Amino acid sequence: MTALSVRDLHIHDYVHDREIVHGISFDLTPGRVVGIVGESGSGKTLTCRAALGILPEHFAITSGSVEIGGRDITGLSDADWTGLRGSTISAVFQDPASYLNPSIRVGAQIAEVVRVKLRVSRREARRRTLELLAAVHLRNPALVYQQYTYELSGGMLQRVLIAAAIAADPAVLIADEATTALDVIVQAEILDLLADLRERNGLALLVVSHDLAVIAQVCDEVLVLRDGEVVERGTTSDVLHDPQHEYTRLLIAEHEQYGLDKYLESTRATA
Ligand SMILES: Nc1ncnc2c1ncn2[C@@H]1O[C@H](COP(=O)(O)OP(=O)(O)OP(=O)(O)O)[C@@H](O)[C@H]1O
Repeated sequence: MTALSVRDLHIHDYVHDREIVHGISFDLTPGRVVGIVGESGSGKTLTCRAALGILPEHFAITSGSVEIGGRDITGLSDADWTGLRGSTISAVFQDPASYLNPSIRVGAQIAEVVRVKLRVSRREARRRTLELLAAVHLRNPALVYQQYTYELSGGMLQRVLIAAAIAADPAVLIADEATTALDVIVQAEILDLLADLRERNGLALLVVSHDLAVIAQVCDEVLVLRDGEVVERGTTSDVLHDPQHEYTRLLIAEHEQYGLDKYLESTRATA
């Protein structure tokens, strides 16, 4: 069963009257991780937003299709989307602090999501929230539950956001530059966490990054996007070891100095 199917997706910007995404296709299946890599402005975030039904104003899907769990998103009402988001498809973005309320303890914020989405009592929501905080490898869930955003590091905040995103047990999780703001060690820990959730919960994951090292670390398959077009796609191992397109070679060359070699070795070992 395909959890998310994107077919020949075209996205138009009506402000500047230009097409930004020119026909992207990919499928996400349970337990698989697909990556989209490409430089800033290539259309990665708009593709994610289209799949989540949150394109900015004046942007629209002009052709192609998006299906979530076999259901075409064309014509979904706001109420349909409210039902789907969080429960079937969920997302984490960069800058977790901006998605949390600084004046409410983080545990209470997740518990509210749990209570509304799972229709459980406050007591049960609190219990489940503590479980979620443990599931995202926060060492002291009871303490974190009571804390405010300013008391937590960037990596901890991103874990809190991931806990909220998986609270209603979605089939699909989109991680759009979710580790970009974090230092390399914390980034690796968050990527491990995502890989772990995919294993344990059979999540279908879409990982979006401008950073090939991130893609190399977690993705089974990768799409290389340039100016709204997929220039290359394949298994991560094939694309990284035997890039066919000049642009992919350029991306790899740019990353070599940042230690991509280490990840290339690990994908070679598991290939
Ligand atoms: N809300 C918006 N309003 C106006 N233009 C936008 C908006 N969002 C995206 N764009 C434009 O659409 C194009 C693609 O943007 P998108 O955010 O999808 O790229 P990206 O590959 O995710 O890059 P980045 O990593 O910088 O976010 C860019 O030219 C961008 O300027």
